Amino acid sequence: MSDHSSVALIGPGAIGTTIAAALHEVGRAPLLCGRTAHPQLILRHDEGEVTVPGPVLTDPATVRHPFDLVFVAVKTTQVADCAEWLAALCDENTVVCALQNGVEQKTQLKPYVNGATVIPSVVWFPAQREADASVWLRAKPRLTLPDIPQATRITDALGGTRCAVELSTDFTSIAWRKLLQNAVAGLMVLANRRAGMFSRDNITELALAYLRECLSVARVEGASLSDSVPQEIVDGFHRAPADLGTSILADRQANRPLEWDIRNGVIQRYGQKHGLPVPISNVIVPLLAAGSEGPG
Ligand SMILES: NC(=O)C1=CN([C@@H]2O[C@H](COP(=O)(O)OP(=O)(O)OC[C@H]3O[C@@H](n4cnc5c(N)ncnc54)[C@H](OP(=O)(O)O)[C@@H]3O)[C@@H](O)[C@H]2O)C=CC1
Ligand SMILES: CC(C)(CO)C(=O)C(=O)O
Repeated sequence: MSDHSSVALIGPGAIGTTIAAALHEVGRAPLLCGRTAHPQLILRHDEGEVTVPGPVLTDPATVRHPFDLVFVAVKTTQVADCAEWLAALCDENTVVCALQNGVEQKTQLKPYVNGATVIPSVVWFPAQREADASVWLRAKPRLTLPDIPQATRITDALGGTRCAVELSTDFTSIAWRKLLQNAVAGLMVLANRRAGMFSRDNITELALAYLRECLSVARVEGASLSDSVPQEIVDGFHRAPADLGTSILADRQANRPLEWDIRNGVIQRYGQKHGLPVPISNVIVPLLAAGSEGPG
């Protein structure tokens, strides 16, 4: 990346702080754009901690020019609220890297980015915001990006950082595989439990049945995923620390809106569009939506 490339990050939460810290450690600290002002960001990891000097800016009017690369790490439920940041930071020469779950980031961000190129990513690592606003990084940071020429701006920025980046020529399949993992993690919200709950035999059975439903939707949407994927995902939860949560559970426990639509609703929506039976989604999705917002 040229020394003059400018990098901004919107949403310095669990994932945003991890990426900001990775960039800061190699002298490429991004402009920090947030909702809540913080003097600095703190990332705790297995070997220690990284402090990213602030401030976290909270007024989009302070941005004077578009940036070359903009990481977006707000929840997908918060994209519309970032419209002013995106308008100020993006033009048609900008690359926007969505550090968000789901398979719909391009569609969701496009209306806000002034013709910039939106590149989705698969974010593989768990990170938790702690009560003191520091972030606990619980695995080695790793992203997958589509193998397209514009992704170079992202791989250059993150090259040599603690965040590994892989490129995939079949990004659709990778993104859907991650979506399946996120969809079944939604069961943690309904049980109000962390990964340890998957050690119950009946939860394993429910998870496998739901994952098979998700897999059939993924395949008609163009993902090339084998029959063994549901078992592999459940095995992953069996191996995970019993206290490992998921970002949607953290949101539920903090009484924040949930990303239920992009993680679970999407399976139901696409399944119905293709005329596929989605009986488990038809139970899970209304419950997650009701847990997110509305009366009661
Ligand atoms: N956490 C994880 O382990 C993983 C998360 N993901 C995905 O990554 C994405 C980000 O998740 P995560 O990091 O957990 O989310 P967080 O809630 O931890 O962080 C979101 C950040 O965005 C900020 N924000 C909210 N609204 C605005 C706004 N209008 N303008 C600027 N900043 C704003 C929040 O500020 P405030 O401090 O005020 O809330 C917060 O700093 C999600 O799509 C999630 O599904 C993917 C893989 C793993
Ligand atoms: C932890 C992880 C990687 C898998 O569920 C995730 O995507 C999340 O918490 O949102």
